[in-house]
Order: sequence, then C-alpha cells, then structure tokens
Amino acid sequence: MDKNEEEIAAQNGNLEESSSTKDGSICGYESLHHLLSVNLKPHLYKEVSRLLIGLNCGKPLELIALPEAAKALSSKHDFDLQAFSFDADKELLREPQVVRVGLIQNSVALPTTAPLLDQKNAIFQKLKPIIDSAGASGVNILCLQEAWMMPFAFCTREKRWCEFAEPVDGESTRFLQEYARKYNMVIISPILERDVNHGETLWNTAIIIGNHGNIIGKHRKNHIPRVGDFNESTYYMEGNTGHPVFETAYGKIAVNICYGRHHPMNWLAFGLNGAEIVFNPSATVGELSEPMWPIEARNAAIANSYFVGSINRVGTETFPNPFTSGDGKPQHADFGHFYGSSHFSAPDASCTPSLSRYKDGLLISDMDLNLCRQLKDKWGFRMTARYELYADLLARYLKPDFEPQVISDPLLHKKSL
Ligand SMILES: NC(=O)NCCC(=O)O
Repeated sequence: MDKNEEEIAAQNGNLEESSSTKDGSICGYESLHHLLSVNLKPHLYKEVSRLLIGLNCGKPLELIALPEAAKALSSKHDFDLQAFSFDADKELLREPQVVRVGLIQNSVALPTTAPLLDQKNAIFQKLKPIIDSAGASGVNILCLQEAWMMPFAFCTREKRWCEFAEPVDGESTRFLQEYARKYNMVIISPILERDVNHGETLWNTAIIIGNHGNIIGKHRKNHIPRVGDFNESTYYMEGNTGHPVFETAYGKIAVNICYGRHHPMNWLAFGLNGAEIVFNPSATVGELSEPMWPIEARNAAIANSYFVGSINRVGTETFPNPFTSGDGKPQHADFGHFYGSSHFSAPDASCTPSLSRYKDGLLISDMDLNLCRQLKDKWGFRMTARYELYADLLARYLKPDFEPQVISDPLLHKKSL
C-alpha cells in the first residue's frame, strides 16, 4: 500500500468504526454472524461457523420453522425473530425432554424525559406483539431483559428513578401473569423490586411466573457492578436469596442476573442446585463488555452442563442530566450502546447465532434437556471437580490470617552474570 492508499484505508476504517457506533450495526450488518454469512463463501462460512459457534450432536444447529402468525408480528413490528433447535442423543431409558425457550431483547419506547408512567406503559405496549409472537410460536419458557420495565437509569445516581420500583406482585407482574395464563408459559420477569414488607427497600429481582399465572418465587441479583457507568450500588444491595433453582412445568431453571455472569462460582452454585437452564438477563454496553459477552455464558454452559439464555438490551438511552462516574471521563448523558446480541449456549459447547445488535428481538430455541446429563456422563466435570480442595481453600481464604500458597524461587533475587 502506498501512503495515499493507507490514508484512504485508515479513513474507511474510521468511517466503518463510526457507523458501527452510530446506528449500533457492525459496519451495516445486524450481527457478527450476518456479516460473516454475507461476506464469506458458503464453504468458508460453514467452517468458520463450526469453529465460532460449534456443532450440536456433530452437526450445525437446525432452524425451526415458525408459524406465519409469529413471523407476521415480527415483520409488522420490526423485531428480529430467529429460531434454532438443539438436539440430544436418543436414549434407551428416557424420552426426549424438549422445551421451547424464548428470550426477548428490546430498547426503551419513549425518551427518558417523558412522564415515568408513560414510559412504563409504552414499554408494555412495545412488548405485547413480541410476547404474542412467542405465544404463537408455542414458547414454554420466556425470559425478559434486566429491569425490563424501565430505562437503565442506574448510571445517573439520581433517586427519582426509584419510582419505577414495584412489589413482586405489582403491575409488571400482573401484566405478565395474563400472558403466562394465556399461553401456558413460564415467564421470567426481571424488575426493580420494592420490598414493601422490609422497609420499602429496593432490589434487582427476577420474578418467576408459573404457567398458571402463579408466582413461583423470586431471585435477587447477587453481585452488584461497580464499574464504568454502572452505578447500581446507589440503588440496591447484594441479593439475599442465595442460588435458587425453580422447578417448573418445563424444567429446572435459575436466573443469574447480569454482572453475576463474571463470577464463575455464581454459575456453579446454580448448577450444584440442579439447574437445567440458567438465564442471564443483562444490560451492558459495547465499550465495556462486548468481547466478554459470547465467552462467559458459553463457558458457564460447558462447565456446568446446563443451557444458558443470555439477553441484553438494545439501543442508547439518554438521560436528562449529564452524569459522571469514577472512571475520570468527562460528564455525559448517555450510557453508550446496549448491543443486544442475545443468544443461547448449550452444554456441548454449541451456541446459536446472536440476535441483532440494534433491533428488538425474540430468539427461540428448542432444547432437549437430556443433553445436560449426557454431557455430565461424557465429560464428567461434576465427578472430577474436586470440590473438597476448593472448599478447604475458600475456608482458609476467608480467615483474616490467610496466607497465599506461594513458593518462591530461592534464587529469585540472585543477579544474573
Ligand atoms: N447491569 C449490570 O450489572 N451491568 C454491568 C456491566 C456488565 O456486567 O457488563
């Protein structure tokens, strides 16, 4: 390349970079998989896919044909709709245990300057056709994104956003209970919770609504971020519900809320309690976490022999007053781009392509839960885990007089000749 060509290439690079941050696309493509499928020759794409998203039972994931009604809703309301199927090997003594699972990602519906009630109601309206599409597709378990009923205002530290908080049996739950009954569906609803029985304190909570519209239980986010603009500790405390697994009509499920995905032991604990599917409803932005996003959930699925459903918001949320965080950056009024990219990971290391990086979406997967035990039998991660070694280390680590087990080279400070 001569100097002129280099300059043009650099300019193009900058243009592509700025276009990807402006509209949320990746150089005009909805997702990494879309970019690769359009630009690679079919045989190359096949091979890249094998390496990037793995094979399930030795073959690429199959697409599911969805009913016209579900597809019509996606065209009319302009949300991404994709559906895949994870297989398991046939067993002699157990029937397949196939469940259909859905994940919804969405942007907020009104500017954050609108009256709070209007903002919430507009999100409800926006979600209706997406939930109906899940219902029309026969989804058994549906999970929404973190704090789905409000903008992710925790960056601001302003207390007025606390008004969005609701009790476990509040209006968001009632809204979803109708759908749970209508579609015989388990729904996971992550909200900002106000605990009215305990001094009206706030929590970041996922409510599990059973397929009869009943509330099965709740789980409160265990790990609170203190990174970048995620000033969430201003609003609520670390959860006090442990690592519950909810036995539902469609399988044993658990919820690892957002930042908890960076903590391998959090994932482990849900696995030890018997989860078959762990949902990770999230709100995270590209600049901070995008390279981690496809890795952590997938690793958790492999290490714990369960399925993971990862959901992230989409879009950019701008707030009325500029705010700062502890990272020394100048004050700003938006959080950055929530990059969507929701996807499923399976215990055999395969995963689905991701939903759009900038559009609302519904991702559906059939999964045969028999795959969980098949992978435990094949790889033996539970049996080889040596939990007693780690229990012992952790017990010692928690003591004030703990000393790290480090063996220093006695010649460490010897000068080389
Ligand atoms: N909502 C939340 O916990 N976000 C933290 C950022 C991240 O974990 O990527």
